[in-house]
Amino acid sequence: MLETLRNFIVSEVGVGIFAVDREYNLLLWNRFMADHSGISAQDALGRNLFELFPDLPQKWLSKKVDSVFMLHNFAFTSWEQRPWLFPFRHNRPITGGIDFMQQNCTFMPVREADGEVSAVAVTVNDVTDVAVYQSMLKQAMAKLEESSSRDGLTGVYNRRFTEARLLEEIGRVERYQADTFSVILLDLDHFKQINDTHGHLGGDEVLCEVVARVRNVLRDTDVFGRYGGEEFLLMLPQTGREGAVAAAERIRKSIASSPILYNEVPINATGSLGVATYEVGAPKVERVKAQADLALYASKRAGRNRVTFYSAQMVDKELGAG
Ligand SMILES: Nc1nc2c(ncn2[C@@H]2O[C@H](COP(=O)(O)OP(=O)(O)OP(=O)(O)O)[C@@H](O)[C@H]2O)c(=O)[nH]1
Repeated sequence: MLETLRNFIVSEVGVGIFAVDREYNLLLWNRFMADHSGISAQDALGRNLFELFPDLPQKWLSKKVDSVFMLHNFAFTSWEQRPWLFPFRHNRPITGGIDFMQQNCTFMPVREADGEVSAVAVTVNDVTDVAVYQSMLKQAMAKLEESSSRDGLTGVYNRRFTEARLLEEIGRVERYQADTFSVILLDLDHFKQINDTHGHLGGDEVLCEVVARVRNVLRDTDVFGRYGGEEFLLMLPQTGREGAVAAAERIRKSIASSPILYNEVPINATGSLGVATYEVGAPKVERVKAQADLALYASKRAGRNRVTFYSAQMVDKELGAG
């Protein structure tokens, strides 16, 4: 009765179970293993495991099994270290790129009455669901992280992320004492008037279209963030004065190039820009942003829709005027 019960459990349990002797000849091969491998117990028993499955990772597997024979201890393997031992197909419809059944394995010493280990029994647990959920969770976390660094309306980076990138770049330049970078501040002109004339939704449409146009003229490595309502900050790595002014001119022109249509009504938008280049060893980290701010202010005062590069004289002039 006990023997029947034992055979029944080994056969019906939803887990793979097999056992090998010291020569890796199969002593046990349950129905789960037969169903998933396509090799019946009749064909498997007595055969050498590595001859039957030449693709098994022999070196790795024999190290595990040998240690169980030698130390009389249990051993475990997790799908996170090695996704599977046997390349069994699984039957889940959605797995996000997981092709084979993910497996956790337990290696158990089979002891004789005299305490000697005569065989090693291995269970193969299907943990594909766990692996699928974990991969879905990872993807969701990555998305969440990405969205928390983006501005909801325009999709460019938000202020927090832009500032963090700015500090990171300052750290990089200071560490290597090498190349520099530039900052462009862009502020749309008379935006209040655009809102007043075309409504808040019209203003939003202008912001989104401006972002699309600016994106078109940027390099992939440039960081583009929304700094405030209608103010944007661009950080251009490895770019000195000349390159940054040229980029700012391209941005200015792309905004003013043609009216933006909102409900088929043309809206003329322009932007003022201030540019500053970071100097290695600048006493204060926020200085480059403050310099770009002064240059932007100069652009506004000079009539808007223009680009100004920071100069030291501005400190007295613009602050005095403000
Ligand atoms: N539609 C829209 N308007 C916004 C948003 N954020 C800020 N604003 C508006 O932008 C306007 C900015 O106005 P001001 O700071 O006076 O500047 P301005 O009218 O652009 O004038 P200048 O900068 O001097 O050319 C305000 O009316 C804000 O309400 C937004 O997300 N959507």
